[in-house]
Parts: sequence; structure tokens; C-alpha cells
Amino acid sequence: MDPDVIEVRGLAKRYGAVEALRGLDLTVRPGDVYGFLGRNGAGKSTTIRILMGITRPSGGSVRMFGEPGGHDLVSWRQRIGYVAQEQSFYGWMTPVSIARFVRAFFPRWDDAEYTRLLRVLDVPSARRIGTFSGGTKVKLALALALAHRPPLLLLDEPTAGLDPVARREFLEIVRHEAEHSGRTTFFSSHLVDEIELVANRVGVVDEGRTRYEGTIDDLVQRVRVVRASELADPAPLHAAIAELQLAVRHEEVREGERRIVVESDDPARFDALAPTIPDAVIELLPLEEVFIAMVRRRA
Ligand SMILES: Nc1ncnc2c1ncn2[C@@H]1O[C@H](COP(=O)(O)OP(=O)(O)OP(=O)(O)O)[C@@H](O)[C@H]1O
Repeated sequence: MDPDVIEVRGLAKRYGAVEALRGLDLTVRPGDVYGFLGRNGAGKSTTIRILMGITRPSGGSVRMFGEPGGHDLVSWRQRIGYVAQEQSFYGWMTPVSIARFVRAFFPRWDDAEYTRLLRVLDVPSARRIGTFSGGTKVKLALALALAHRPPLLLLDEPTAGLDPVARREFLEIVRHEAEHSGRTTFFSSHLVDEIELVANRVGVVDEGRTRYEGTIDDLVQRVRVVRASELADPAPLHAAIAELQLAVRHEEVREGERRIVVESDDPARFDALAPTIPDAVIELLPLEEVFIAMVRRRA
């Protein structure tokens, strides 16, 4: 069996007093389109910078392509197509001229593939990059990242700053390229709809730790909302929830209704809850609500 493309265990990173990562675990398998989902400041960029060898971890281990970190950074980077959060190109260069520099770093650089990608992505090859919109600059970065045919594409919140149409187009291209190349794609975002559109597996990071790793379907199954009349005594509800050791993530009373959002890594417990609280309704939530429930700080 092929080794995992990325295997991170107990990753830690401290910036002075700030603990950006506190024991992060990730497993990205060959062919995954992996969505790395977390709030602002959760530790996504720090993780990606460590994977790229730009930042050194304070603890934990990283393996990529089955090889331990820290011994041959150049060989790792030659197998990674990287699109950073912000694009910094020289405005006087053109896509054609910049490729002459970039290709020197990648033995597997493929001119025909670069030309194809510029055409598919609708990036003008001979125009000065300084005249490009933000969306076209990101697409150029994607073409440069893919033209050396890397087995792993790493995207660090690439759609930040794009309008909704440009965002959608970019994500569809990423999905299409992943489907047709079989390449592993690792893609960070704080936007649930992006992850839902592109990813087949997801890692939720919160305060520098992995809160969840698996499929989107299983993620949605972890959380339920329990709805009951505001007039009913909440004590039996709370007792039943505590009895089954469900974690209460949020509770509010609104428009005559009490809503309690609960989480469990064992969905069978929700089935066990239903008969004990006959006057309440137990429902699934949309993915965005599930994510918010998992990472929101409780008041
Ligand atoms: N160079 C640095 N020096 C000090 N603190 C830093 C540095 N880089 C990141 N941090 C802190 O580490 C934490 C994680 O930051 P990181 O950029 O990895 O998060 P993120 O999930 O990528 O967030 P965003 O979605 O806002 O980009 C934050 O608290 C951030 O302020």
C-alpha cells in the first residue's frame, strides 16, 4: 500500500507566549482532496508553513511521502505544488517570463502543461502581471504550482480576497484537476461551503488541535439540535443529555423554543436519547452549524 502523503503527529509550535499548535494530528492519504477547516488563528497557515519547511516546529513529527521531515527539504518541495495565502509577483513580469525562473527549481517542469493550464485558467500569458486582478493572480499561482506535475498540491486559503464568482471558478478548477490527475490536494479554508464543494475528507482544527478528521458525512452525524417548547421544564432534558454523556455546545431560547446543540463521537447515543425525551425533537444540522457548534467558545 502507498504510504500516507502527509502524516503529522503531535505537532506543536510556539511563537513566544503564543501556542499556535498544541499537538496537531493529520493523516492525508494518496488521492485525498483534504479540506483543512478552522477559524481565523486556528493554526492552518502555521501547519502549512511547517509542511513546506518554511517554519520549524517546536515539537511533534511530520512525515511526507513516507519520509521523515528535516532531511531533504529540496526533494520534498519539488514534489509539492504550493499556493500561498497572498500572491507576491513582480508586476513587470509576465506569466511567460516568470515561468523561466520557476522552472529552474523543478526537474519535472512541463512547458506544455503550463501552457495548457494558462489557457484553461484563462490567464493571459504575455501580459504584465501588475495589470492582473486578484483572481487572475491566484490562477497564475495555481498554474505555476501544477506545471511541475507535483504529486501533492498544498493550498493555503487561496480564495481569500476573491469575489464569489472567482472563488467558485477557482474551486471548480481545483476539483476538476484533482479528479482528473488523481493528485492529492490539501486545502485550507475557514469557509465551510468551500470545503463542502471540493473535499472528500476533512480535518477540523481548533486552537492548534485536531477536533475531527474523517468524511463530511460522518462529521455531520456528530452533532444534533434538540428542540423543545420553552414552556417545558428543561431539567429532564438536561438530565437525559448528561446521562448519555453528550457534550452541550450551545443552548438558547428563541421564539418560544429551547434549542440545545449537542455533540457526540458516537451517533448511536442520539438514537438512545430520543425515547427518553418524547416531547422534544432531535434533528441534524447543516454542516456550517456543525462546524460552529464544534469550534465556538461557550459563554
Ligand atoms: N510569526 C508569528 N508570530 C507570532 N504569532 C504568530 C505568528 N504566526 C502566527 N501566529 C499566531 O499563531 C496563531 C495561529 O496562526 P495561523 O496564521 O497559523 O492561523 P490560521 O488558522 O492560518 O488563521 P487565518 O485563517 O487567520 O490565516 C494565531 O494566534 C497567530 O496570531
